[in-house]
Amino acid sequence: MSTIDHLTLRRPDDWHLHLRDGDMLRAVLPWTARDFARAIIMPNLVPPVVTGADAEAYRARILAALPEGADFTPLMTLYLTEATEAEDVARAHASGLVTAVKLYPAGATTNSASGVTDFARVQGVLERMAEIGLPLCVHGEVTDPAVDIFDREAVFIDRVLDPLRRRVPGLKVVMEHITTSQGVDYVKAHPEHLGATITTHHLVINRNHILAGGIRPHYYCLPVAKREEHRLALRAAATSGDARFFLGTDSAPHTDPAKLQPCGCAGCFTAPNTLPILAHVFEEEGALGQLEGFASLNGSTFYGLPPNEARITLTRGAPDLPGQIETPDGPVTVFDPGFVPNWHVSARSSC
Ligand SMILES: NC(=O)N[C@@H](CC(=O)O)C(=O)O
Ligand SMILES: [Zn+2]
Ligand SMILES: [Zn+2]
Repeated sequence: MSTIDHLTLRRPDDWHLHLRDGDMLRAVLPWTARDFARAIIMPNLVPPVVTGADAEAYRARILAALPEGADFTPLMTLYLTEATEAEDVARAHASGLVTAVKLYPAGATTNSASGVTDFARVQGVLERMAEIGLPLCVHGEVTDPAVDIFDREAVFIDRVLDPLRRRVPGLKVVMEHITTSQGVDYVKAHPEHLGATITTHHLVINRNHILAGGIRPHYYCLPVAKREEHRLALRAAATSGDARFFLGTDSAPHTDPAKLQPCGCAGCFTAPNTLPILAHVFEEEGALGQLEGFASLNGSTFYGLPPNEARITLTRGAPDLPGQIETPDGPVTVFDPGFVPNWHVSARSSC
């Protein structure tokens, strides 16, 4: 069988990214900006990015932190709270400032305390979003402490997501960072106005990676990685060519001191090595030909944006990437896939 050694794709986009703020923003942004043309920027800062004015100020801070000559567009989101005003959301959308609104069930994940508890209170905003065609990105886990953490995504689909989509039928929804076969199946069964992002790390790890043979905080993220059968379902979906599945890295940097402690933060930092890992995974699945769709085309189609004209080339051979990056607050460990990727990014062209 002949193998190929070079792969040129349209420049990818990241449809779910945490850039943080301040020193951390300055440390992590260059890693995304070198490989990705655009990214959906998560609004879970402290305090969160709630209003159009907040998003405008955050976008300015991101643009100011970009390295000289970078070609990167942040696509801003608003953090949905029970006090969010439909009018403010509509204005932010009409001006082109905001690409999506983010729903965090209150307490579901990192910095989600201001999220939604009573979904009836956001009905008006969701109806307005459906009218104007503004997508809702959803962190899909229930927060009911009685529900096992490994079941929280599947239960969310039945208890919250499906009823919500029925109450607001025209609303475009992105199920963010799906981790289960139930998530995959729900997308496949509901072709209308529904897509899902899949992270790099959930294509690589299952729950054994976190817990077997010692506890490994760098593999702890939310939603938590599930059984192997779910990882395989995610790999099948990502490499299937089905355009409703697209890349959202959920690259979520935390310093090592914040992760390696008795109550460590959730999140994997995958921005630097996502593309080498994805090429490796897609090749393992015999699906290198689907990588461009997953990483560079399907997301922009879902969001109704044009694909990127610039190209990126991957070449066979291990990448030369750091295991950690330094920030003034401490080092941030780059996600270790447990293998040396067979591919590295060898060229980045502007057209
Ligand atoms: N994925 C994570 O484990 N963490 C994210 C939050 C999120 O995306 O849920 C973070 O902000 O750190
Ligand atoms: Zn999330
Ligand atoms: Zn996230």
